[in-house]
Parts: sequence; C-alpha cells; structure tokens
Amino acid sequence: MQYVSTRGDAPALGFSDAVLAGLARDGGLYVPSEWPRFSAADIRAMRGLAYPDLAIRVLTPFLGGEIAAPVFEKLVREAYATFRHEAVCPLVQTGKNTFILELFHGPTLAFKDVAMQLLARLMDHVLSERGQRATIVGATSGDTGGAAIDAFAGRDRTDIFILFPHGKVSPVQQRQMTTSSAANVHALSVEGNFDDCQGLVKDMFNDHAFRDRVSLSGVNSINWARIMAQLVYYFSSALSLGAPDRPISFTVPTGNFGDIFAGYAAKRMGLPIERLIIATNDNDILARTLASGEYRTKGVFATTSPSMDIQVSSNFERLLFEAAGRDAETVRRYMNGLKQSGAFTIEEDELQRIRAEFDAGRATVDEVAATIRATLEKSNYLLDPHTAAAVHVAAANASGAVPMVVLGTAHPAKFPAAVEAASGVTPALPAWLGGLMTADEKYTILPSDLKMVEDYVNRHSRAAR
Ligand SMILES: Cc1ncc(COP(=O)(O)O)c(C=O)c1O
Ligand SMILES: N[C@@H](CCOP(=O)(O)O)C(=O)O
Repeated sequence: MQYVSTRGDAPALGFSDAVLAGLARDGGLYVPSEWPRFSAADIRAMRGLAYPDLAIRVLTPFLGGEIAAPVFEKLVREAYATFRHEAVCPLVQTGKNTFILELFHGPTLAFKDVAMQLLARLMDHVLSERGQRATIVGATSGDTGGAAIDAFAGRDRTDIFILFPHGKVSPVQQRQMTTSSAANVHALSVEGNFDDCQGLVKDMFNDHAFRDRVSLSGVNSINWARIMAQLVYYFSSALSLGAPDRPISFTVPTGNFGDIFAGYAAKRMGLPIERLIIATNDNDILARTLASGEYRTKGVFATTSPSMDIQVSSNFERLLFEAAGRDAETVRRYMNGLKQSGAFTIEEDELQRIRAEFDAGRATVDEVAATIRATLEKSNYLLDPHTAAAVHVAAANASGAVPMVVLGTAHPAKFPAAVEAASGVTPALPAWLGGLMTADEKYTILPSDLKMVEDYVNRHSRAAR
C-alpha cells in the first residue's frame, strides 16, 4: 500500500512515511493509492468483534506490512484502553430509527481522541524504530488541540505545538490545552480565527527549509492516519445495525470534513452506507457548495458550536480528488483558485458524483438551541451543540426506512454555557476531570504571523537542527 498526494507532485510514500509527513510536500493531502475492499462475507465475519479487534481487522490493510502485527495489536489495545466505556464508541437509540454514535468517551471527551490516541502511539513507535525526533504542529478550533496534547504529553520523541484561536474556544477546551504540565507541550493562543491557525500550520509545512530543520509532523486530519482511525466507528455502528445486510445512513457535524471523509472511505471499502449527510452550523460553506457547485469563502461567524467555525475545509480536497477521478491537475486548479480568490467552481460531472453520495444541511444557532431542548424533552438525552446541529439536519434528511446514525462528536460538558442556555441543565464534567477548571494555565499569545510562530517553534523544539 502506497500513499499518493491529491496534488500529484510529491513522491508516493509508504504508511510510516505518510504518517510522519502529515501534509505532502506539494501542499496536497495523502490518500491510499487504492481503497482496500471488504466483501459482504468479510464484513459479516466482523460481527461481534470487540472495538480493538475490529480496528485491527479494518486498519491492517492500510499498513502495507510496515508495522508488525503484534506491535500494531499492542498499540491499538493500549489506545482504546484509555476510553471509559467498554464499547469504546457506543450506539444509543434516541428515536424510532435514529441513533447517536457516542464518540466522546475518551480522555478529552471529544471524537478526536479515537484517532489521536492511536496516532500518538503509531508516531512514537515509528520514531523509536528510526531513532528520530519530530516537531508536531497542529491547528485547532477547540477539540483537536486538547486531544493531541493529552495523547502526546510527556512523549520523549516529540514536542507538540498547538495553535488555537485566541478567545474563541470554550473555557473547558482552552484548559484542556493550557493546563498540561508536560515539558514537551506548547499551547499557542493565536490572534486570529481557526482558518488563520490552519493557514499557519500549512505554511509551516510548505516552508521546506523550516520543515526539514525541525522535522515537522502534523496531527490535524491532513494526516492520513487520523482519517484511517476514524473510519472504524462507521464499521462498528453499521455492524450493530445489521450491516452488511442492511444499509445505514450517517449525519456528521462537519468542519474540516475529516470525520465525514472517513465515512466516505468506509463506503469505498464496502460498507453499505446509503447517504452521508453533511451538517454545518451557520458557517455553511459546505452546504452552500453542494447546493450551488461554487466553493466560496466568506467571514467566519462565532457560534455555539465553535469547533465547526471553519471556512477552509481541508479534507474536502480529498473528496474533490476522488470526484475528479483522481485527477491531481483539477485539484491543483481548484486549490489555486481558493488561494487566489477565495473561491472555485466544481465541474458539473464532479458535482453530480458528490451529490450521488452526500446531502448537506445547516443548523443556525437558534436551531441548535431548540434541538438541544427538544431532544432533552422527547428522549431525555442531553446533546452538545455540535451533535445538536447534526440532529437538526438529520431530521430534515431521514428517510425513515434506513437507520440514521448521528455522530455524537463531543460531550455536552465541554460546552456548559451553550447547553445550559438552551436547556436549563448544566452538564457536569466527569469526576476524573474535576480539577481542570482550577488548575494553573500556561500558554503563549502570538500574532497570526508565520515568522513569529516559526521562531517560537524553532526555539522550543528539541528536534531543531
Ligand atoms: C465536536 C466537534 N464536532 C465536529 C467537528 C467537525 O469535524 P471535522 O473537522 O472532522 O469535520 C469538530 C472538529 O473537528 C468537533 O470538534
Ligand atoms: N474542529 C477541529 C478543527 C481541526 O480539525 P482536524 O480534524 O483537522 O484536526 C478542532 O476541534 O480542532
């Protein structure tokens, strides 16, 4: 198994190199050179597997034989032992044919833990084998940062630098990034929005001299291993609802398009997914794009679901690559348009291919609040605002006959102010996170300036040469 760049101008890499590379050197994103396929019989044989065993079965084809089976099994088992629910990602029924896939039972109460706990262990393993160190950079609108810091804190082979938008994440999210006492953790509060943070991270990767000097690696969903780990829970939930003998639809609260792209990947691997529904908040660029064919950025609005306050949705590039029949030149043209004028128009046949798999909808701040309230009243289930956006969009798109699984991406206690305002209930943090809100914070405020961020990273990275 090799990994190829969506922009076609970077060398194809094996699994370990693709994981360490993060972003390809041509600015593109790595995807597998071909999608592994499971037959219906293969999928049927996965029924009843515990989550770690399922992960081993589903993910092994992506490794290209580069990680020995017993090593990979150990890393997977350790990663999911950090979760506080025996099922790892349990499925909860909230309506006649509607379900919430709870992805927030990991250490930081967000779906990011599912991939990050495995990615940190994989990177550590590859770096140890090679006797190398790496500098990790990541951009976050709130959840990726905390999950990455938890997973990488104290690891000797990596220093981690997380860029978050100053004053635009929830207090719980901020503290999950700023209260780590590990010496290898650096929380950087950037004067800008998430798109600025993500732009800085991509610019660091595209500055090849800097990239090589500090041995740069990334933990955002630009890193293929993030998407790979996230596709396992599409299998686990579909299997428990009757796959491969029954189709399932998924609605996914979407920002950077990583989580829903994992669903697309699962479908390409043979999982019978009927519809993939993109749910956005007021930052509805993806819903507008599916409706009009034009991807056009406009200002970012601050909402009650801050982790989805995104305009430049990185992983949409991976979908464009597939929709264009893996034509890297088309992707380069679209991405140049985005860089130069903040917009591009998708060719009609490619748009039709995207619409054949995906629907999209939007939930406003008021609709999110109403959904939190109504779901508590009807189903006695307390949603976080991101999951609520998806529940709202799912209701408008459900067919009734096909089970609809909504991805529950965060625990409501990460967003107590919004949840309380909507429902009157203040969700409590689990006891094991009890000290979070009183621990000392440590972070550095930086302007949204590439040179200043690179200088900071250079001075604090142990991998810098
Ligand atoms: C709670 C929550 N829901 C949804 C999303 C959107 O996921 P993605 O960026 O993979 O589309 C995020 C951020 O990634 C998030 O933190
Ligand atoms: N919503 C994310 C934004 C970064 O997304 P990623 O999946 O590319 O890491 C966040 O919470 O940080």
